[in-house]
Amino acid sequence: MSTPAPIVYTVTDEAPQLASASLLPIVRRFAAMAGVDVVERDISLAGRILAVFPDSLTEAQRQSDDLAWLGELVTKPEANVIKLPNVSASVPQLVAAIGELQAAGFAVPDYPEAPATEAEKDARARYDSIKGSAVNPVLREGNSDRRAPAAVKAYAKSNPHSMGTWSADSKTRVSTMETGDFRSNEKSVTLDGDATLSIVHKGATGETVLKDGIALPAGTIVDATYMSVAALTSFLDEAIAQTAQDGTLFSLHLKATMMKVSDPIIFGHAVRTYLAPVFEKYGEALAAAGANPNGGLGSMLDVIDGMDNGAEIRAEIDAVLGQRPPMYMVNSDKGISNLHVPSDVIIDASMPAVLRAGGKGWGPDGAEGDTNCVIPDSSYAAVYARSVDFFKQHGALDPATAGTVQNVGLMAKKAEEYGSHPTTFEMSEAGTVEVRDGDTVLMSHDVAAGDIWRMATTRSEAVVNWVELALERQRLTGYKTVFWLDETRAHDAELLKMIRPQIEAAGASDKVSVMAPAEATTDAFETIFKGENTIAVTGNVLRDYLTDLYPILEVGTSAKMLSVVKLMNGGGLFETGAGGSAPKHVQQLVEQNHLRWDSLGEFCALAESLRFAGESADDLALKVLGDTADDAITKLLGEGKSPGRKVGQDDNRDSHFHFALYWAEALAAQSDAPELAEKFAPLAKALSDKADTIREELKQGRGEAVDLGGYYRTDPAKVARIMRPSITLNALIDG
Ligand SMILES: NC(=O)C1=CN([C@@H]2O[C@H](COP(=O)(O)OP(=O)(O)OC[C@H]3O[C@@H](n4cnc5c(N)ncnc54)[C@H](OP(=O)(O)O)[C@@H]3O)[C@@H](O)[C@H]2O)C=CC1
Ligand SMILES: O=C(O)CCC(=O)C(=O)O
Ligand SMILES: [Mg+2]
Repeated sequence: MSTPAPIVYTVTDEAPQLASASLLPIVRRFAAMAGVDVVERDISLAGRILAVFPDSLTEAQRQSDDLAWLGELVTKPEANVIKLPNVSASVPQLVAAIGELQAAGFAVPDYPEAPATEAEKDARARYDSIKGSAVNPVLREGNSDRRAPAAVKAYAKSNPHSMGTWSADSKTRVSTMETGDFRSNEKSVTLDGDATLSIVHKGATGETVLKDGIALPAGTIVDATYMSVAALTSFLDEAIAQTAQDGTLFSLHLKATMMKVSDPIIFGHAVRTYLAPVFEKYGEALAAAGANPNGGLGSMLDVIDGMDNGAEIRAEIDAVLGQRPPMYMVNSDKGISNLHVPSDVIIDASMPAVLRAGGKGWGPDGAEGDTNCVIPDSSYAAVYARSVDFFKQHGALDPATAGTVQNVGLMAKKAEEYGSHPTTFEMSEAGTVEVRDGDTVLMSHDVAAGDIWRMATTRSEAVVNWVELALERQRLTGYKTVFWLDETRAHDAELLKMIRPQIEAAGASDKVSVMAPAEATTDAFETIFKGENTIAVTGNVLRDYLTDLYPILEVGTSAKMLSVVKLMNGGGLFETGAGGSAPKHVQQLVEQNHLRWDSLGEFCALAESLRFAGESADDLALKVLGDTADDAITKLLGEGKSPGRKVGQDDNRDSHFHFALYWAEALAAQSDAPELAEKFAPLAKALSDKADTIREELKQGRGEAVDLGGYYRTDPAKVARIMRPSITLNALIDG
């Protein structure tokens, strides 16, 4: 037995940050009693902004760069990190967080939309390192293993959540490009030796190096592709016309957070195309005033309202919207449309929501309607198209009888598209883009001005580890295991060349199969409709998409998922669920002092992290601490002590108390680690004896508005008062 490495618990944003204020003291107490430290590291959006601008802050205001610290830690075998969801900031979110910090007296610079001076360029570069999905890719030094814990699946089967009804004549459909997109233009090569690549644009005015010095090891798969802006706009035009013809809602589904360079540009083209007559008339004035469609209609309207002819432009926008098919709404009460904010509609969450709702979205009039789901790039759109087809034919999934789709996802070393933003470029002029290894041209594309070109890489060590993980999960479960790869796609063909010999050498050729995503989707639904289980072994993007899609259909939310990243250098990263940070939950807490966030993802991650600590340090007490946390989860679900959605019901805080109570009781009752049972018996008894008082104290002030002292940077003292209202419980936990 050795001293266990501390468990690192991340402080993030919004609902999970609030939940942590209540849960973390409990976790820290239980862990300390078993001899392991729990330390916090701040990776909130506000914390990350402060960390990169030490020169703008006073000594006392400066904050350590915890993300950089964590980025180092995850490459070491002792890493044991519990990672909660954080805000992957779109520009409007980033601007709001900056404003809040400035108002609180932190002199961080404004976000420069069009940086001109050296200082602005420097600030913009620092903000770009914070924008979008800037946390997960740094921490994910391993591949992904996500599944619904057995207790969660069992609970969902006996307490099935509501599902919308699908009808065979639903007009909901998926529209995607057939040509000119990333999928169609993709080229792919595998490096046969170590290489240092450069990306060069050759245009009428000569050569421009877009990026050089890209050092990659032998065996790396390198993909290059582009989205033709002409093809994109004509596709969008057709999709709008098709929506009008079908009489459905127009909805656009992108991933502007993870794909933080390409997808805001695509989003901007959708705004431009939807409002084409407005841009024809006022395009130059809008650009001069700094109204950027890539940031969404919402931020454009803010700029327009400050323009001299703002009212006239607004009237034109309203007139054009009146001639367009109705838009799918994020919030019809507040008039927030699909095109308002690029990060409001995120495909991994938004498409499952439509599918769960029987193919319905909300229109501007607040009524439900069928929708045309516009997913410009066709690389993965077929997954959703096949889902729609399947439900039209077979009706909605029944959570009471459905089997499960687990996922093993290729993620390490910023694999595939999700690592491509440093090598994604919007073309300023027509020409040829070449990927070169020295003087040798590996791949080239002819591009037009405005096209979005990108290069993505996949390291062979990540691939080998991913295949090992998939085969291990297959061995452990015996489930049907399918690699979702498309032989006819350039990247997948290279990947298949790499993995087939490994699968064969492992003697597993008859244990796994390969299907293109379209066929694999239908096959997975056929499997789970029969009540059977399957493992989807996917690349990075489908990892992200499927680990929301199936959980949302099977168990109602991805927040309850177990999400383990086995770090390649031996450590463990335990993500909580696959869900996000739920801004609506914060709003409800502020208005009604009810936090409906379910910390089940945190509970599951905690159990795994403790078991991992126990195994790494060969420490039985820690393993028992992890196993009993699982017992507490099972009991919590069985007793129906999860948070309710409405004020007056139990909320997040009540569920934490019950988790602590059941955990302490399970520890006191077990006999594998008698010294631990002895230590926890008094706590279990005290929590149980005082349960009524604690429950009453926890309910104080419910229904009343509360003040968190900020949104992105809350006041810890205020948050603690709100999230820990029971002095009796606090005394037991802190004592
Ligand atoms: N891993 C990460 O760090 C991720 C971060 N994000 C970030 O999260 C933010 C919000 O994204 P959004 O699209 O609203 O998606 P979310 O995943 O935060 O939430 C979608 C909905 O799922 C339900 N939900 C999610 N988690 C829980 C939970 N623990 N308990 C109960 N219900 C839950 C809520 O439904 P209801 O409102 O009906 O209760 C919620 O509104 C964005 O800033 C995004 O960038 C998103 C995905 C992953
Ligand atoms: O990092 C992000 O922005 C989102 C991550 C995500 O959606 C996922 O991993 O499922
Ligand atoms: Mg996701």
